[in-house]
Amino acid sequence: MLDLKFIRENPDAVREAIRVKNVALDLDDLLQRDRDLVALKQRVEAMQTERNANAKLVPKASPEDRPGLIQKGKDLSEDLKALEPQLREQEDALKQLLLRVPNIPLPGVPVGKDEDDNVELRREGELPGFDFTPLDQVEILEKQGWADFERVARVSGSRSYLLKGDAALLEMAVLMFALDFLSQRGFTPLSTTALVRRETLVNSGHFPGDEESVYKLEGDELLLAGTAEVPINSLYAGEQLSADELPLTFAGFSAAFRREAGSAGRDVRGLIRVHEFRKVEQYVLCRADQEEGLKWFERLLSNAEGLLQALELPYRVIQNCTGDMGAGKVLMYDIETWVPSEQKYRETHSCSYLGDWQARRTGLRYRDEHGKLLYAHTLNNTGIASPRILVPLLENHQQADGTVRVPAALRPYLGGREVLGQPV
Ligand SMILES: Nc1ncnc2c1ncn2[C@@H]1O[C@H](COS(=O)(=O)NC(=O)[C@@H](N)CO)[C@@H](O)[C@H]1O
Repeated sequence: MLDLKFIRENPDAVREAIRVKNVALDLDDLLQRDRDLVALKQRVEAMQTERNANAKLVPKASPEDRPGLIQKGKDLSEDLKALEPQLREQEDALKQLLLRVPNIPLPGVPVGKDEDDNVELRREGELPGFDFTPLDQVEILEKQGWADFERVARVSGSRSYLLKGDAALLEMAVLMFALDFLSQRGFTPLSTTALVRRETLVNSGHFPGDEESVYKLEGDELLLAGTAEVPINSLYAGEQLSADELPLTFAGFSAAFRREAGSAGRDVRGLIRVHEFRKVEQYVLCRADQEEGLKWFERLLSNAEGLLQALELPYRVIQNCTGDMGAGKVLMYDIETWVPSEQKYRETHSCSYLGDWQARRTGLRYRDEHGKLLYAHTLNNTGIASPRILVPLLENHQQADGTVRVPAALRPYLGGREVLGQPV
């Protein structure tokens, strides 16, 4: 959400953001509703002033003037009361539109329509060469008896997964490693919810707009968040923090649920795109200072790169174009990790800087050193999302005998073992 004053004073910048982010929003309609609401508020204030001035005359009025003044006061109060529903309706309508106004991308963000217009920034890590025919993620899992897609589909439907034996331990190991890695870098580990109230999804910016991606629980006021970013972002909603409490940095573990409504036919096999998964999320709430925000953006990115390097996985960093960065971001990079069976890099991390756009809609404010109340800046990035990360992990580290080599960083989480599985 942008400051209404900013929108009024910079309509062209906002119109350009709407255009390059392909947001369905009529800014002229929003500005007209704003003007109408200002006029209505001025009318209400004038009537209140008149009613208050009139009320002051009553006690001093002569007996013959008093009834007329009292009646006038009653008429004014009734007229004011009659305007209240219209005032509320116009305020709500404008608020709903303001929630849809996109953030302004930073200068230099590539303008584009969708992910095809994203820009590769750099590649890290050598692609694996195999002196045997490598298996894909599902083949590896089934060969080792590490999954049971058929049975879990009977229990939980499509896009579900069940890991068995060492693969189950591998998922817990990689998530625990991520929590350790980030808490060693000063991020407070959290184990948090996925069950959230609707307003937390408005606060984070997922609503309005992403409704079809989110599971709603029939008859309950709760929904299932697709990322721990949602509950974490609302933990301090409405509070006034002090500057010396910032930055808040969290590494939040949670289950994550996504309907994947728009993904029909994509990644239907295996672990890449499932309805329920687990993620360790990086989240930062810092001062309203772009230099500091950009520093945190780099930190969140390098944390994720550090995790991938420790897992000995080749990856590339891409910059999202305006059409693929979502409404709230000013800057966004994805990290895509190499998947040998697809001979492609696949997205495993998404790093975003949102300025004060998310904090404004969440009511995240802090008092700066001069006592001024400011909306904070927020950022987030994936730490590790499983089971998707297991796809590159299993495929890149598979061995000719069907076993999987354990990267040194994970061995402490797997009883020191260097290899998982049995030669087959
Ligand atoms: N349906 C899914 N199945 C498995 N993993 C998923 C799914 N959707 C997203 N992920 C994983 O979660 C990561 C983050 O998802 S994201 O929507 O891109 N970004 C966020 O959720 C941000 N909060 C940063 O984590 C993705 O990069 C991917 O690794």
